[in-house]
Amino acid sequence: MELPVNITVVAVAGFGLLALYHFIIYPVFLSTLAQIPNAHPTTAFSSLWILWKKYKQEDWVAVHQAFMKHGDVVRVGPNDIMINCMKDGVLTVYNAGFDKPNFYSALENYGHCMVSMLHSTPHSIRKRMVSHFYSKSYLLNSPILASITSTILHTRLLPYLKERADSSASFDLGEITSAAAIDLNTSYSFGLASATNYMQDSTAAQNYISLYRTRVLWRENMFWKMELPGLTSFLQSLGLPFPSPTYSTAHRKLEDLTLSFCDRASTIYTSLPSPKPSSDPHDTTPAAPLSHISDFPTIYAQLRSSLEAHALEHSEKPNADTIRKQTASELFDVLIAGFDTSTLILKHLVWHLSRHPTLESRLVAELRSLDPPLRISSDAPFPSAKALDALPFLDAAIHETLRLHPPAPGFLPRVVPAGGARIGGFADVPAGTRVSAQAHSLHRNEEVWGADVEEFRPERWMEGGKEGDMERLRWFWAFGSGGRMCVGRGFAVFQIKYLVAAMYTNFRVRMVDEGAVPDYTGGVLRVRVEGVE
Ligand code: HEM
Repeated sequence: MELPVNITVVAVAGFGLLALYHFIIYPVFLSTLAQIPNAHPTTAFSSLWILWKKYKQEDWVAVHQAFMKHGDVVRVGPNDIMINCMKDGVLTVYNAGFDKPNFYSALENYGHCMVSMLHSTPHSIRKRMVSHFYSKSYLLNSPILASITSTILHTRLLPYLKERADSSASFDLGEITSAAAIDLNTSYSFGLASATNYMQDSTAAQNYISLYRTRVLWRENMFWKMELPGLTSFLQSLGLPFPSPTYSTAHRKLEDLTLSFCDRASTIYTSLPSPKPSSDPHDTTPAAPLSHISDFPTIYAQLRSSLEAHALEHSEKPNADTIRKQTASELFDVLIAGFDTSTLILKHLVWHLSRHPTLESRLVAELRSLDPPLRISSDAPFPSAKALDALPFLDAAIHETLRLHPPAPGFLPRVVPAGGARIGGFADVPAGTRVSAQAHSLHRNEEVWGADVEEFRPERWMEGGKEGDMERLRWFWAFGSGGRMCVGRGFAVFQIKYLVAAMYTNFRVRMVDEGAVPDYTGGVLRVRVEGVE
């Protein structure tokens, strides 16, 4: 009769010892990761420290402090390391194309989109479908995008700013620049006639902003889905409304909205004769029945035709519903990815310029020297994207803002592939380890950026000749690097340059509250504009 008790005791003790070995002894003493310094005394056996920092969105600052204390590689969890070096670091992990972890599955919508694809092969097939149309050379030469930009600036943004200047009324800079950015983004994707007009339709804009903010809420939604997907699925399988049901509703409404833009673009696309326009960036002829080239849905058309061709190449008859959803899936992500990011940069740039009048004057002088300058009158000739892009101080000021305030400052995790890897001087980092760099720290390396890394000093981007340029661009990580680098980076910079040129060529921009600081969560930043001759 004693025997079963003894067996139970032995079994419990056995499991206890196994758990002790698995959760403490192995990760703390035996794993090859044990040689890597711990960011916090608990990180060798627990992820609670980093999860808490992430939950509070303080992770990039905490990890940066750990780099300062322990060097370029730190362990932030039993199976999680962070790196802050190029050789054996960013170049190995990102440029060699390590796959993404489950973390990114939280960004799926109707299905997989580029950003949520974990493996590199399907990802690169999808990315090749659109990357040419977001390349800098294409954007700078596209008559379609030039026409869209000129229309949105001359008929929406500049009249709005003029009205505010005339009435001396203040406004939220983030709200206006977000509306302008989303109008530009959707017009390039779906064509001007099928896109948003959030600059002039504030009800629709508010609706989108509120859906977007609900969807991206970090502590309520995204933290759980990205960092604890297993727990989240388990709680959902128990029927618990977790994360909050408002997330699912907002997400579904955003999906419906994207599909409605796609369907509008589809009407135009299908009515066009073949071959469709837009592949030649110099062709300004609107194809019948387009009344204007700006109505051509560049990204939609490219995605749809590539997805159809891809299905045919694989001897499948393209399924209309699948193609519709796959196209919408990418465009959903493009909308989300490009929404807050450009606005955040514009808000920080305006804030820095308000604190540095000499830099502001230098920027204004440069913008006015543009031939022709971006004047408020729609009769005035519109400056070319090439000419605007060539302005050195504008470019430097935007890059300096992206350096100091990268919209994605923290983790962009990848997974060490089978066979392990050598990372940051540590050999045999085991397969399956999560590894990540962070822009916040790469942008604060004093050997690259100088001792004044925390200063807003655009001039640093104009120093050191070609060699300086190359070194800075290697360490500049606001858009990530390698095959998964931001596909919209050229578009984002294009957009920001035109918005800054429109504002600062024609107006003096002033903060209403000099003490206000832009934040990362869409907080209000009120400004006033005064017209200048
Ligand atoms: C200042 C503005 C922007 C910043 C700082 C930014 C930053 C980033 C970063 C860091 C990534 C890489 C994510 C990773 O490796 O995990 C990324 C990916 C991406 N971004 Fe951006 N982004 C910006 C604007 C845009 C815009 C305007 C668009 C669309 C037009 C866009 C579309 C995308 C897409 C589709 C991806 C996924 C690319 C892939 O998986 O290959 N982004 N972005």
